[in-house]
Order: sequence, then C-alpha cells, then structure tokens
Amino acid sequence: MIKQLIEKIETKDSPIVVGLDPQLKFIPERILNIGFEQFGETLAGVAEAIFLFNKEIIDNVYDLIPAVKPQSAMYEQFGSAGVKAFERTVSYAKEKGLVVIGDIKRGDIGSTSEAYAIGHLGSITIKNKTFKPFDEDFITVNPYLGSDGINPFTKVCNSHNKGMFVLVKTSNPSSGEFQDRLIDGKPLYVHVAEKVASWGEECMDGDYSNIGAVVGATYPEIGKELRKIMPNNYILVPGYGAQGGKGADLVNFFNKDGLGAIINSSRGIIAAWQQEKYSEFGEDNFADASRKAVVDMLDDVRGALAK
Ligand SMILES: O=C(O)c1cc(=O)[nH]c(=O)n1[C@@H]1O[C@H](COP(=O)(O)O)[C@@H](O)[C@H]1O
Repeated sequence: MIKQLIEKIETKDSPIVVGLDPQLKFIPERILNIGFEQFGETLAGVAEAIFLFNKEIIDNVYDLIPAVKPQSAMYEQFGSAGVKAFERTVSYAKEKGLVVIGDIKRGDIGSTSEAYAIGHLGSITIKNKTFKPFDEDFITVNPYLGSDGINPFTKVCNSHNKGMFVLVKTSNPSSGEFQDRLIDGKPLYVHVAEKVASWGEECMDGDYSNIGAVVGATYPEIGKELRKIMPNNYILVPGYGAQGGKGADLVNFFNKDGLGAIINSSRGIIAAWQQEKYSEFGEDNFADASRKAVVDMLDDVRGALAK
C-alpha cells in the first residue's frame, strides 16, 4: 500500500495529506441547513452535513493531493450517525482516487487489536460472504501495549496490502511527559522508533515499509534524529499550520530521495474559510478557500524541499 501512496505523491508532486477533521463550528449554514431539512435538527442532520462538507472539500482538492486523513473522534462525537459519515467519507475519498489514512489511534491486547485490524483494514466472512467493514488504506496505531498489540495489525497489513502509522513522537505540547523520558540512556521515542524499524522489516512494499511512524512537525530536531533511525519507514507528520509547523521545519523529515514523509494539515485546510487570509472567499465558497490553502501549503512545502 505504501507503494500506491508513493506513486500518488510522485504523480501529483504532493507530499501532503488533508485531514478531514470536521467540527460543527466549521460547517457553513447552507450545508447545515441541507442536513437539517433532511433529518431535522438532530445528530443525523449534523452527520449528513458533515458528509456534504467533506464531499465539497474533496471535490475541490482531490486533484492536488494523494491522500486524506479523516480523524475518527471528530465523527464519533456525533454517535452512530457520525460513524456513518466517517464510513461515507472513506468510501467517497477512495472513489476519487485518494489514499485514506484512518486516524483511529487504536492498539490493545492481541485479541482486541486483531478485531480493530479486521474492522479497519481487513475483512470478515459471514456464511461464505466476505465484508470489508471500514476498509481504510492505512490507520494510525498506538504502540503503548508493545509487540503483541502491533502484531495483529502487521498480519492484516500483509494479508490485505494495507499499512499503519505508529505513534513515535506526537506533536502536542506535553508529548515529552512520557515520550522524552530516558530509558537505558535513550528517550522512549527512540526505543519506539527502533521497534518501528524492526516491525517494518516484516512489512516491506518496495523500498519502504507498510509500517510508518507518526512524528510531529512541532519537533523538527527530533524529526531529524528519527529519520535516521527509520530509513525505510514513511513518516506521517501532523502539526503543520494550526499547531505552528512550517515548511522550513519539515525538510528534516524527508530522505535524500525526496520521499519518506507526508505532511498533514487539518484545520488549516478545512476551516481555511474562517481565516482572515482567506476571507475573500466567504462562507459559501468555503471549499475554494480550502483549495487555495492546499495550493499555499504545497508552495511552502515544495519551496522548502527545493532549498
Ligand atoms: O496521528 C495523528 O494524526 C496526530 C498525531 C500527532 O502527534 N498530532 C496530531 O495532531 N495528530 C492528528 O493530526 C491532526 C492535526 O490537526 P490540525 O492541527 O488541525 O492540523 C489531528 O487529526 C490530530 O489528531
């Protein structure tokens, strides 16, 4: 699956991913009203609006980007109707030829991880009929439970040509509380990165592994260190834009071949219409504002890489 992602990154010259993290406050009135007219002022009405909001953004940016990353909590907050909107978003993005990274941050004891892996990446057979429940292409995984929490995902990645990004050093301000702690003289994130490199060897797909890492754009020096420890693992880099990451911070996350990293922006793209910088588009043209924000992000990232 990483081969397919790389092919799209190269074809579009676009190492970026748009995070589809809808919040009620980002959805313009005209979209909300469509949902409410159909399903009333209910969770189902909001969920319909969320799907329509995502669809309009996807329609306006899909030619510029290789992938999207819907964040599951942003849908789960609206209950089962929200989960349905997540499912519809995954299918629609795939219809438009995009790779889908389901940001679900799962991981548990082996038997439970196996169920997550089946539900999100794999398939289940009921009376000779096979179903693929969520069918994302990649997911995000929390490694806190160790190898037996990861192995079931690896197994399904190999049987279904899927992939995962394992949290190594997260972008948030307090990520260091545990992740930077020294153990045997090395920060915990280094131990996790070494594990990602070795888990990744079991899951190679061309020059890169279907097992990647998540490292926040907000820690560029750590990104440089981790890039060396995981030469064959793609790094998903969130934290661009709304969390302060800039193009210049991102160069260290890439390999010399110009590959190896994919940069995420969520609020910076989907809520661009609410920023002063894009106010000329107005609420009705929110998806045009998103397109302009993608173009600006691409210019920034390509410019930094060209230097
Ligand atoms: O796994 C992630 O995607 C993730 C890891 C991390 O360290 N930091 C981080 O922000 N994320 C996610 O990346 C997205 C960032 O959103 P914005 O800050 O709006 O661009 C959210 O969906 C976060 O849940």
